Amino acid sequence: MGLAMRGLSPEQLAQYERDGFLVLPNFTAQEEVDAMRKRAGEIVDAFEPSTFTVFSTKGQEQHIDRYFLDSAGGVGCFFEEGAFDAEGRQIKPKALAINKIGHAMHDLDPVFHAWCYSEAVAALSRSLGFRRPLPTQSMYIFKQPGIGGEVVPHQDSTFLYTSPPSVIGYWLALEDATKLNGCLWAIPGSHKAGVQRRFLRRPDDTTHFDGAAPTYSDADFVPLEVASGSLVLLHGALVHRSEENRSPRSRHAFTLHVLEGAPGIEYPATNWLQRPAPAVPLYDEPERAQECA
Ligand SMILES: O=C(O)CCC(=O)C(=O)O
Ligand SMILES: [Fe+2]
Repeated sequence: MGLAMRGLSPEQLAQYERDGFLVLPNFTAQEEVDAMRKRAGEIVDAFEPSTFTVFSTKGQEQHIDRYFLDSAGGVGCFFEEGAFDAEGRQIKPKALAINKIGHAMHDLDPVFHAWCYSEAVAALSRSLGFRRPLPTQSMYIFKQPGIGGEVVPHQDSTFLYTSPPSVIGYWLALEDATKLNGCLWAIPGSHKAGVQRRFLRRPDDTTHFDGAAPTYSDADFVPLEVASGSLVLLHGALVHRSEENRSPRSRHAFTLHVLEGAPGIEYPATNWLQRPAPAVPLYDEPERAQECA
């Protein structure tokens, strides 16, 4: 039985608790990685860009982006800003122009569902202490060659808040991620400072941040260079980012965000992501909830 099936060792858990992230090499076999990449290619092929959204975490604009909001319960494709020239003409072929696919492949797509609901992911969730883990959001991130956009420093709990906070990101490298092609960077231990701001959805479906972006020092970030098939666990309060990809090599990754769904954990109506139907838990351990109470 592989490392992933057994869950985390006490040393790995201690490292995760200290740093707020953990790299698990060889979490997923290359055949499964290939199947996910192939499937993403098919989704993009089938995508008819009549309505589209350029995804950027930079903008603070207050507008209703229906395509984005609806992607909470669907499979939507979002363009890279750099795929268009100043006049708005698409200058990259579709397969090299998509920033990401989101946000419900874990529910709707058989290939991504199989990975998200695998025994390996469930075992990992158990050792992280989840009692009723809810796969809530999934994204396929392309980091396209030459134009792959920057992801500015953020905490995932800003976007997927629960009270108390519980989100953990399961970030799977589908290609080798290096400093050259825009790997993740994180500030070790930053998760201990708590959640700094929230991204809120108002009753009229406009969205905004409830505070300014904190400033972080570049020198505090460490690169998380990982090989294809590696999983990176990201604590919801960990400050992380990724740089533009100016290299000729893409950096595909699939990321699943899991929330605690045990009694007493509230998912606010003010989160941008409102699912059309409740998330299906990976497992449900009410008896463990009582033990802990
Ligand atoms: O893949 C990236 O560049 C950023 C991903 C990220 O922020 C996440 O999965 O939470
Ligand atoms: Fe993130």
